[in-house]
Amino acid sequence: MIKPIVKVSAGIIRDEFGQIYLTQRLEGQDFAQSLEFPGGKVEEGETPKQALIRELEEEIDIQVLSAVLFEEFSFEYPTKIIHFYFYLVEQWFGTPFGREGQEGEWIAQSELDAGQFPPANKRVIDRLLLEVNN
Ligand SMILES: Nc1nc2c([nH]c(=O)n2[C@@H]2O[C@H](COP(=O)(O)OP(=O)(O)OP(=O)(O)O)[C@@H](O)[C@H]2O)c(=O)[nH]1
Ligand SMILES: [Mg+2]
Repeated sequence: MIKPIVKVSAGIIRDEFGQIYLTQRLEGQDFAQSLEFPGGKVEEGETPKQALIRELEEEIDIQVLSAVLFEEFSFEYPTKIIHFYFYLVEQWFGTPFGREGQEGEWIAQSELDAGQFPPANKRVIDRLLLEVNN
């Protein structure tokens, strides 16, 4: 079987207290109820950064003012391969909230737990934990 390759951009939104804004995936989505970094699929004709800016506006109502690529990698799921672009976002305008009905919460970077996220996120969570525990 040839698996489709999907590009996904997501934001690690971190405030001045070292807390990160996470949302909970909705019922009906894959990995429902697990935590995620807000974001979504890169559309035709968009750059990954444009997709990030659009998704964060649509999903959590913020305007990204700066985004720095933190990790880019491919992860193979049973039915698809996702090529991820995770951006660190430390400057934005507005107050994030789950605009599509998702729960959202601020969590200290040191309290992140890879077990609460889809498996692809482990690499990013491990790096974020290493950053604060050293
Ligand atoms: N946003 C986001 N997606 C993730 C993360 N980790 C991870 O495996 N994914 C996967 O990336 C894929 C795309 O994300 P998505 O469902 O948010 O896409 P989207 O916002 O465009 O939604 P839509 O397809 O309902 O329009 C999903 O299969 C999701 O499970 C993450 O941290 N954030
Ligand atoms: Mg999404």
